[in-house]
Formats: sequence, structure tokens, C-alpha cells
Amino acid sequence: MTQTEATPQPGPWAGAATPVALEARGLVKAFREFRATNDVSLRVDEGEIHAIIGPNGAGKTTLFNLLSGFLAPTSGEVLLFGERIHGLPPHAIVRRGLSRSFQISSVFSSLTVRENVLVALQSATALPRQFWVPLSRLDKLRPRADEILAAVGLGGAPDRLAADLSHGEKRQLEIGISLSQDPRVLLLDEPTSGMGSEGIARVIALVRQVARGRTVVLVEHNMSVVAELADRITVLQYGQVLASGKYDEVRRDPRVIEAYLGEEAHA
Ligand SMILES: Nc1ncnc2c1ncn2[C@@H]1O[C@H](COP(=O)(O)OP(=O)(O)OP(=O)(O)O)[C@@H](O)[C@H]1O
Repeated sequence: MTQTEATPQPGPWAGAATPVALEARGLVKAFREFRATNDVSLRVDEGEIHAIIGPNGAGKTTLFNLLSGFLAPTSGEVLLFGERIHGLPPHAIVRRGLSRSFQISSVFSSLTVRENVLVALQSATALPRQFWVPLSRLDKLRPRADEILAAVGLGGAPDRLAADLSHGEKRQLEIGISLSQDPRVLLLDEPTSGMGSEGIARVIALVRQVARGRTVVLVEHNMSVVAELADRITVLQYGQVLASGKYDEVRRDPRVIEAYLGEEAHA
């Protein structure tokens, strides 16, 4: 059966008061004998900020790749607002409203800050064969690009070369690039990685701002960032969900304390 056939069965969370934005059901991703995710189920409600945490190698990146179409699951399902999206290519998933920023930079260094957003806006609206158009023809998208740059705190730097941005500014630009798709669901892969406390505070404020009116899922190692931002968290370990719920509930879960949070949870 193809994924377009038959309406997905209601999940165990059907009837919940808040609509479910993103749902994973029994996701398995096997690399030969090894299961990087092993029966992962996850529910992200519309409008929530949901953090995925777990030790190195727990399967967080693999899960993000499955949710965003960069990997096809060995088995299991991914639903975006109730529609199956697993098996679709990433660009088709973007068009359905889920966009992702990467841990590794997706910024074009040789373009200016504004040009980076213009290219992203163009690719969000054009047919694939129209992707490579002269930058001069993107002028009509400029007001929207400048709005996005203002939203991510780069309104004062549209003409700077992306190569000259600081690490933190590049992360801001990446979030801006993801916003150019105007996603209903935004996946952020370690948005604070490699940042000092000032950069982290800026990203926390930025994530809060971009989360208004949309759903955000982030992979994050920094537990104080998770505590500040996340409505709910899912803890992965060895490719499986160890716990899921509100931050305060999960941090008190003895299995989580033992597996991951350690002494921090006793603080
Ligand atoms: N393409 C692949 N082929 C084989 N094994 C893989 C592949 N991708 C990931 N793995 C393995 O799957 C497991 C989960 O990896 P993954 O990168 O998803 O973990 P993670 O939680 O994101 O880790 P980190 O916090 O270090 O980024 C790891 O043991 C990894 O080595």
C-alpha cells in the first residue's frame, strides 16, 4: 500500500484537547543489524516547544532525519497534522509545512546575509527547475527577506558577507533560512551548539519568538536551555524513548536520573 492510500488510523493520542502537529509511530531505522531508532513513538502538540534529549549516540539525529525525510524509516510512520509524510523527499515535506535547521551550517558563505534568505525564499516558491535565477530578479522578495532578518536579529547586517558572521550570527541566519519556508513545524538541531552564554541567551529569546504561532522541536544538549524553553521533552536512550513529558516530571523520573541527567537532576 502506498502512503497516499487509506487514511491513517487515529493514534493513541486521538481526542486530545490540543491538535497533534507531529507524530512518530513505532519508528525503526536499522543500519544493517543495528537499530539507531528502535520503536520510537512521539507526539508533539501544535504550538508546543518540544525538546529531544539523550546521551551521545541515543538516536536524536537519526530521529530528526526520519521526521524531516532525510532518512526513510525501516518501519513505522511519521504524521504531520495527521497526514503520512514518511517516505516523502525532504522538499515535499518542507512544502507540507515542516522545515529544519541543521547542526552543520547550510549558509552560503560567499553570499550576503540578505542574499542567503532571498535564495531560500526563492526556492520555497519556485518550481525546482527555476531554482537558479539571477539574484537581481529576486527583488520582489526583498521586503519579506528583510522582515525575516529583523525577526532573527540580523536586520542591521543585510549586506554583510555570510562568511564574516560570527558563529552565533550564522546560527541566527540558519534559523532565518528555515523561517523563509514559513513552516508550521520547525525542527532545530542543537541551536546553541558552540555558543557562549551571551549567544545562548540570544538564541533562547529567538526560539521563543519564532515559536509564536508555530510548533518547534529541538535537539539540545544544554539542559538549562531545555529547562528554559521546552514545554515537554522526550528522552532517548539506545534508540528508544526512555521517558516523555513535562520537564519537571521527566527530570524526576528515576530512569532518566540514572541514565542521563545524573547529579544535575538532584540539584
Ligand atoms: N548511517 C549510519 N550507519 C550506521 N550507523 C549509524 C548511521 N547513522 C547513525 N548511526 C549510529 O546510530 C546511533 C545513533 O546515532 P545518532 O547520530 O542518531 O545519535 P545522536 O543521539 O544524534 O548522537 P549525538 O548526540 O552524538 O549527535 C549511533 O550509534 C550511530 O553510530
